[in-house]
Amino acid sequence: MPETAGLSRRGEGPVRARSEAAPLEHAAGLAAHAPLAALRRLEAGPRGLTEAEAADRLARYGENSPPSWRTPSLWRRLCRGVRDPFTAVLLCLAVVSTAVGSWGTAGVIAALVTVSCVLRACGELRADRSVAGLRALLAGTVTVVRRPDAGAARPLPRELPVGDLVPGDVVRLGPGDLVPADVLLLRSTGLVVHQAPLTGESGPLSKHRADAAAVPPAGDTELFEQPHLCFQGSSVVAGGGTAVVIATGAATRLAAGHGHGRGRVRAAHGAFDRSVRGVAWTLVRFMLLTPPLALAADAAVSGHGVQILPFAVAVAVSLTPEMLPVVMTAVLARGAVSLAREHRLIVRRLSALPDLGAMDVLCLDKTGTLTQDRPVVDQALNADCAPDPAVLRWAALNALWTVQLAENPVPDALDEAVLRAAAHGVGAAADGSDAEPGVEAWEGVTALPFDPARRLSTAVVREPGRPGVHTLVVKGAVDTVLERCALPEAGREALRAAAARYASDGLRLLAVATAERGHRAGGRAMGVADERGLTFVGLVTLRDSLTEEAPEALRALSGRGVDVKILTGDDLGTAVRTCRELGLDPGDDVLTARRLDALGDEELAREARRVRVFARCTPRHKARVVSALRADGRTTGFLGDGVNDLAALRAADVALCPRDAVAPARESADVVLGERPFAGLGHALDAGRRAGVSLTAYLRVTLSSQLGNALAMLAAALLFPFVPMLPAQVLVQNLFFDAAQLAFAFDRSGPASPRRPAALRTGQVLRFITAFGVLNAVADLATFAVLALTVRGAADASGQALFHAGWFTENLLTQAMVMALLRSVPRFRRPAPPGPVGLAALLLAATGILLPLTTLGPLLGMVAALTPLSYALLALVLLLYGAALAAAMRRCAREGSSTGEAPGAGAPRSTGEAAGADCEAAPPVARG
Ligand SMILES: Nc1ncnc2c1ncn2[C@@H]1O[C@H](COP(=O)(O)OP(=O)(O)OP(=O)(O)O)[C@@H](O)[C@H]1O
Repeated sequence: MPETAGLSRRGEGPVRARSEAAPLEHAAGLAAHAPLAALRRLEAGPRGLTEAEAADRLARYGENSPPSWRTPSLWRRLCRGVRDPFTAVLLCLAVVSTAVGSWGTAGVIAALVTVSCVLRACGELRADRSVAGLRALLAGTVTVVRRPDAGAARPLPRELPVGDLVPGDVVRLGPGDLVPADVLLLRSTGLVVHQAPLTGESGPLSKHRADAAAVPPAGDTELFEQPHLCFQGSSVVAGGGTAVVIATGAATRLAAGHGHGRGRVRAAHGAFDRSVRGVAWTLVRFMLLTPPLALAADAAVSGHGVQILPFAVAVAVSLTPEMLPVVMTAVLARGAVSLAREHRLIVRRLSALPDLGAMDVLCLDKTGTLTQDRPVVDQALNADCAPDPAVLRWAALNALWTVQLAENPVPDALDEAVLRAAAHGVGAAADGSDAEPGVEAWEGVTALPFDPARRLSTAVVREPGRPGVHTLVVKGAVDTVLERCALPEAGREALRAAAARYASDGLRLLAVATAERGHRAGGRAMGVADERGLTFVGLVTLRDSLTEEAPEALRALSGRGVDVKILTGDDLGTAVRTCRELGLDPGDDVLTARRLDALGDEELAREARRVRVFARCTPRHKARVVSALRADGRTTGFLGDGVNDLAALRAADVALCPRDAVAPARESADVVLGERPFAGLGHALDAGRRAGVSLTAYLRVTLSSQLGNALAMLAAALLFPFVPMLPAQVLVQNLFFDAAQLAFAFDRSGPASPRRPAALRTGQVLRFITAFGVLNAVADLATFAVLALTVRGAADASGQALFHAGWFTENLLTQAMVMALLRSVPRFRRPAPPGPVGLAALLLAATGILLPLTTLGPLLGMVAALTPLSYALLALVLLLYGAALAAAMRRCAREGSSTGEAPGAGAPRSTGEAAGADCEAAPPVARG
């Protein structure tokens, strides 16, 4: 295990952590300390470590790699496989078999479990390896303050790979940063963080330094609530801070297993995972009930006694889709590997692929996703809408000081555009970090940095020669700024209307307002409460071009059954205009934050179905819309790149972001698209749909066939004076069927990418497998009838051996037929090429016919000496079953095409919404 870096006990300096749990005590201990005391205990200082000290600590404590970068060992993966519900049930059945002395059954079960766990772990390992190379592209950096040597007077802030951080390092945090380690704040300005990956809570939290010793926290919850501590995995939503690192690598709270957020919860509960689990648990219940029910029914009807138990256990085992995790992992890993190799896309959660395939609505944020986020100032207009350079100067004054007073001074795109325009004239494109000289002469006092939840930023400045007067310069979204201005209602309305006109031209808007305040008694800093009674100064309008590929890509998405919605913090008019420029109909209604707030969850779900554009959204509103769509039964994706998208990314079924998104967005995403996100999106959608259809086909084939067999065997056990198959025969034929199922994992011929979303829904799958399972059971019972005629009810050993051989053959033949036919349901009118599944079905059929004829037959208690008439009758049963199967599938395909659903795949979940996997016949998706 790598050494872990934790905090020292009192006066000892940093020490090696002895275990992963130890750092908790240390971090918790430090929570009680004010910054200086904490720095002393860390043998660090506010000016940072020297490079030599840092190198020494890196050697002692190891790399600060976040847990999401570490790949679990093969051993850990194997153990994880055992936690699968089917594996657990199999192990229970192995225990029962051992208890009744059925060693063969127990041995076969143990072999099945081992093979399944090993194959699954290998599949995961393969997918991880292919993504590992790309992970370096996502590796973030952090701003660290270090000194070249102890004598250096000035510390040098510099960018460092996150992995090189050590305890005692002083780091600077700014908006859009991922907190790189567990840190204690030394200073902060308007710092707001998102701790969802640790606590699961989606609300932002305000953090600031502790001025005095804090109360020691009693437990984890209190630790996370400490205002002066930030934890690895959290993200900075607004403001900034300077902090000292108190724990790195495996010593952080995240690594210690306290992440309850998205990574874990979503990994287990993606839409596809949920459906598979739903099916799995229904089967598990059925399997667990099989042995006791068989015993009870047998006692009531036939009276075989306890010797029926090994048979019942074998039937329960045969019901288990042991290879489900293996096939799932292999299919998903193959999709992820090809996306990584061919398109350099990173699938961070494997089961997100079928979720992507099922996605029927994609929400996108506007800025940076649909537009380039390279705004250029168009005009600066005063309250009379006349051009006025003074407006731009005030805006630049705000931008300059909110950036300069930030702990990590990085301007956002709008601030950059304003500063550039002020320095070089409106609309100029040259690099202009220097604002106009008049602006520079003002002195910054304090600043409230931009916060997407408040949608404004404030700088408090002092004019040269007026030391007693503080001027608040507020800049932000038009409605938010106007609400804070002292204006008659009519004046406010007139300004809103003027702003709406500019916005409807597709311009982005910043409103600017000011207020003069006297010097505060006691030096109390100005805050949010002072942003009232402002004087409106004017508007700055900006242009931002569309991303080149966006219109074409969105058209393609619509054509492929994905409804597109735009969720933006920007103004209503700007959003509608952008929507039109993208070639999408914005509809006749736009929901704004104000209207969203007035709607209850159910009303919002209804409105979200109808409306395409959602404007003036804060991060919370975006997340609410995504949740409402999900609650309405839609499989919802969200593509966003900024800190204002984090909550929505977490709320979505599938979270997508471009590679240049802020680090927390990349950390929250299930799929990280390439530099050209829209090109990547098409490929990811293809891969997702293919994976969804392959897995649905696999489930259909396996489960219906196994259920049918189990029902028939149980019925026959009750009807006949002898068991229809010996336990060993049941297990051997199950082994062959499982081996044949593995072909689905290698089925590269796979389906062509369906033209409609392909969702898997528990109810649909269960109905499908029940219907086809019963059909299969009827065919099996017909086989029994033929075989009973053949042996003429002879219950002697030779008659039974004949019966067993006949049924063994027939059973594998019907299973092979199911494999070949049911696999191609989605492309029913265009039969799929045979591929590995067709080949496996052929081999299975050949095994069924030949095995009883070989020496293995008698060894397993079978004698293949059926009369030609019996063979002819069995062939007839088989033919009739094939015809019935084909007719049932034809009917399914017809129903699928009339409802837009593929057999066994998802039904549309809301009126007019198609969500089927049938690529031929689904109707178009209703547009909002
Ligand atoms: N640095 C800033 N200072 C002041 N106001 C800003 C700043 N950045 C954005 N705004 C204002 O706040 C509004 C909301 O910004 P936010 O960043 O939440 O969304 P957005 O970038 O406009 O759109 P999207 O949600 O599509 O990314 C903007 O339309 C703008 O008016």
